[in-house]
Amino acid sequence: MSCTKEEIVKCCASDARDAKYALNNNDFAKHRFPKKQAVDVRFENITYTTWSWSMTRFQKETKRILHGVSGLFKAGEISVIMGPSGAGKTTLLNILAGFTTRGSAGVVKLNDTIRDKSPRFRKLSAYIPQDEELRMALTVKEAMTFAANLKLGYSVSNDYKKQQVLELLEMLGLENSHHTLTSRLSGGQRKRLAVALELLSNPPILYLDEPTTGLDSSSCTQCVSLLKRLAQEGRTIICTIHQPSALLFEMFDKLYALSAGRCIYDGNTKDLVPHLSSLGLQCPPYHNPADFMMEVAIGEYGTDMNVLAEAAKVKQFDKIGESTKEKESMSCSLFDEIKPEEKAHDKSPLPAAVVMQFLLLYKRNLLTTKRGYIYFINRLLAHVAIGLIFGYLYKDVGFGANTILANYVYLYGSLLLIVYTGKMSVTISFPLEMKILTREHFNRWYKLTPYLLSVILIEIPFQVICTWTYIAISYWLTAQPVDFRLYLFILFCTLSTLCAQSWGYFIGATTPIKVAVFLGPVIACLFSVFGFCIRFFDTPYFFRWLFHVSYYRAGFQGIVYSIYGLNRPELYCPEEAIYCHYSDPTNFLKEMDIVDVDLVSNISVIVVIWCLMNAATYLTLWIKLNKR
Ligand SMILES: Nc1ncnc2c1ncn2[C@@H]1O[C@H](COP(=O)(O)OP(=O)(O)OP(=O)(O)O)[C@@H](O)[C@H]1O
Repeated sequence: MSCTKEEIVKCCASDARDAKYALNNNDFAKHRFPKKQAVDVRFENITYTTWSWSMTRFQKETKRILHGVSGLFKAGEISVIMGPSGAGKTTLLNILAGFTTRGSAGVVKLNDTIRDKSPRFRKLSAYIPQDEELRMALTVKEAMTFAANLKLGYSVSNDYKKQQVLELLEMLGLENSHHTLTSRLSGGQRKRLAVALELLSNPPILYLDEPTTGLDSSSCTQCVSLLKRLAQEGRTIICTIHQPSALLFEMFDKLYALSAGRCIYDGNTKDLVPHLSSLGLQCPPYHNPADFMMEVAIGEYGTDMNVLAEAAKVKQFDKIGESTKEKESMSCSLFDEIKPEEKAHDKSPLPAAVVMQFLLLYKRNLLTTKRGYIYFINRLLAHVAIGLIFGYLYKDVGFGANTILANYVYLYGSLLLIVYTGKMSVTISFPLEMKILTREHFNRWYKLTPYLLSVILIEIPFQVICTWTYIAISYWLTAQPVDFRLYLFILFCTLSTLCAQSWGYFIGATTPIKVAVFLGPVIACLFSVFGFCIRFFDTPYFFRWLFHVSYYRAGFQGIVYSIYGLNRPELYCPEEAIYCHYSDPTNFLKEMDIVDVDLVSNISVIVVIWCLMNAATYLTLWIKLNKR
């Protein structure tokens, strides 16, 4: 389905300014996506119920949000879901998009094929949430290029992808913003970029939640003009809008109005006023029909919503006859009977392979980290500063028998520091990323495994550099032995900080940000107690299991044993000291109950916990992304 430039301008530009925009933006007419099948979205008897636990009544309470709504959104049209705040617009859109599944019932059909959870249906649509989050540290062109490589993969040439990116940016009026950071784009430009990113895979259906919210009237008109043009190419565009201006309202083909979870109008926008008039609701002259509908929906005219809902049902019922006739002549069902000529055109590019997804995501993270290098420098400087402070506080305590307790505290403090920094530097990364991850994953940019690997692996070198910098400064200042013990010290510190990182990811993935930032330190503190100045047999029975699962204990005992065990020769006892009880460091290790430490099993404990925590993080994210 295509239209001439004049038709587009006539359809889209309702005032001179938009006509100019549309005319100037003649690249739209130039740009042609590979033809995709037209997909109608039909939904029947959709309900949505939420439940919560009432603490006062001490029972489960359910709340019905959508009361069995039905309708049809056709390909080639731009349809809008409207209604007062809380009417259920976003809920309905989310259910249609497949974004919400839990709590909903009813049937959604795409060209009469019942949609299930199969990925083949996900390919057919893209969902753009209201507060679409973008990667702020990337420029517009970088964001588009990464998305193109992820979504179009390597089954198409780089030239084709480059051309798609350039043409889309031109089409969406972002041709002058190629090198602008996303964080510096205006609200309208961000919305257009969000649409451009999803258009790369050329989905036949676009769901947009309040695409005009937060935009000025000019940007609103541009945004809806764009959507209208996309619809005219044969796509199904479904969006929710709060309260459009009369100008904007005219641009929509179809209105689906909701009030308190029930449909009160389903039809062409131009038929709204006559329909309401037939029910005795006269829209005042020069009044915006959209405003009038909203006033009716919130009960300003005292109308019984049951009457409106019944009238809407009758209207829908009348249309069933028409649509049945249409259905008979309709092109085909979704997957089985695609016309051969459409099939020939429908060479949908395959997304990047999992390994390529990982490499692309890693590269993207690297670029983002490079742009935020100040954060890394601060982190490094903090380790340098604390290394110097600890180093001077515990200067030269490493080789004396009379300073062994001070050194013990230095070793404890050092491990605590790198466990904290390892954990806290990543604890909030998932809470901050969750919205963007959800959108990109839902729109099939990539799989969870390459994403998680790219996040974990990007952080490891940074934390390792910080840890080693701290060790280089403080180990030298505190005069620890410089032999194989140094390597063991580095090994245990590095493994412990990475294990703490995996805990940080897990806490961030499972708990809200406010909880995560205090739970992280609390858990680190709790585990650090086991093994430090407390012996296993002095611990109450019911806490003893914590000794076994504490990676901190495994790391700390590993460090202390590496420094003072493994046949360390007698420690230096200064002349002024009358007696040095710990000249033989084994005495100290016995008192601390750090004897017969099996370093390999300690390393194994840390590595196993690292693996388990990363697996738990994966599982948590998987549940969050797939069980909505
Ligand atoms: N998971 C949930 N738990 C409890 N209530 C919910 C849940 N999801 C939605 N609701 C409730 O359902 C109603 C409809 O929400 P929805 O977000 O769909 O409204 P809306 O029409 O999009 O409103 P707005 O225009 O203000 O965004 C609201 O009262 C909301 O509080």
